[in-house]
Amino acid sequence: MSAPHDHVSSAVSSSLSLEALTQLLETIFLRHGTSAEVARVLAANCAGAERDGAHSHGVFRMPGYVSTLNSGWVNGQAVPQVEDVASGFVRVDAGNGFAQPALAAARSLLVEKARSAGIAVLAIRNSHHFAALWPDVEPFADEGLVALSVVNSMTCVVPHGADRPLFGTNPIAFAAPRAGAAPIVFDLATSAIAHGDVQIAARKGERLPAGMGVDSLGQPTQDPKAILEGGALLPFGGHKGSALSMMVELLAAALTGGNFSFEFDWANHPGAKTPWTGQLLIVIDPSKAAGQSFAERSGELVRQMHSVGLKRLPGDRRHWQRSKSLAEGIVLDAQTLAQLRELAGA
Ligand SMILES: NC(=O)C1=CN([C@@H]2O[C@H](COP(=O)(O)OP(=O)(O)OC[C@H]3O[C@@H](n4cnc5c(N)ncnc54)[C@H](OP(=O)(O)O)[C@@H]3O)[C@@H](O)[C@H]2O)C=CC1
Ligand SMILES: O=C(O)C1=NCCCC1
Repeated sequence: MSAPHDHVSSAVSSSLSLEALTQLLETIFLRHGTSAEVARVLAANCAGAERDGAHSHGVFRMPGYVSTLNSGWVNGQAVPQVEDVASGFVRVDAGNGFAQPALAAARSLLVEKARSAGIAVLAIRNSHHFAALWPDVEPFADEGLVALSVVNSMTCVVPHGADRPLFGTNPIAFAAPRAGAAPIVFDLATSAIAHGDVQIAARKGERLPAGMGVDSLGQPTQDPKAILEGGALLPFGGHKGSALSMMVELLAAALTGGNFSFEFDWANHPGAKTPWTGQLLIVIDPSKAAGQSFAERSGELVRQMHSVGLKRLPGDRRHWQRSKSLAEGIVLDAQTLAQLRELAGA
């Protein structure tokens, strides 16, 4: 396979190297008022999502980042305040900035605490998370640590048994090291479908599978526009997903000092799209556990899963797409690339 390259491969799509896409996104963030550090962290995050085929949280989100920054809703220049509060607890006030720079600022202290105490918690508040969650946990597993993260979002999910939306789409991401292979990583919204995927389906004029959401009258619908315009999403798995979503609200908001999904109001900031909430990370050093190496044990679990017929592990699709993107470049359609260049002022 040839090396990544930047060229227009056809009239309708272009192929960019990861570096070129990251640079383009960084230019956009800087042009719309973020600090250099915020631009660096968010561009790497968003380009990484696109590289891995996580389209609902890749470059699709750039117009939303820009309109949010332009609305004054979020502080693109925020400097996170890291507080060392206990042997296993770090708090960060993100200062109404994005959550990823807050995590980056606290990361080394969090790892140091997890390695000395065996477990450490990072509680980020006053923050905006507009991205996929796996980039926040996967790097810990690359370093041999187990990581779990939750973040709440904006009200658009009806709790199981209720009549109206209250919860966010509230994702949970988990990463664990595995001997001789990529870490085990999953990242899932606790709603039946991510809000971003509903927006993408609406844009493409596609119907959704049954059971994802309701219209403004609370009736089941497969029309994404009916969900977006006055309707709502449902939790995945009925009462079980609903309970997990409730847990995310408690851990990401009540435990961090952040807003619940229903507690903020961006109505006075036209163009604002990002939820102003909280995020919790739990990092565990598995070398402190008893018995055989954790990474060997996780490898054994996956071997056994394959032995009973499993073909696809969570993360396999992302890794397949990552390899392809790194070898062949990240493919963007002409309209998307033109839009990004316009946002960059290029
Ligand atoms: N910032 C925020 O507030 C929010 C962000 N999000 C983000 O939206 C993204 C999409 O979420 P969601 O739509 O729930 O994700 P998906 O349902 O697409 O995937 C969830 C997980 O299941 C895995 N998976 C999917 N299909 C299979 C399969 N057939 N067999 C085995 N594993 C499978 C995926 O792995 P793989 O990736 O390899 O396909 C992934 O780890 C997430 O990154 C999430 O963090 C969602 C809500 C709010
Ligand atoms: O796709 C989603 O659901 C969300 N993504 C970013 C933040 C708001 C919810």
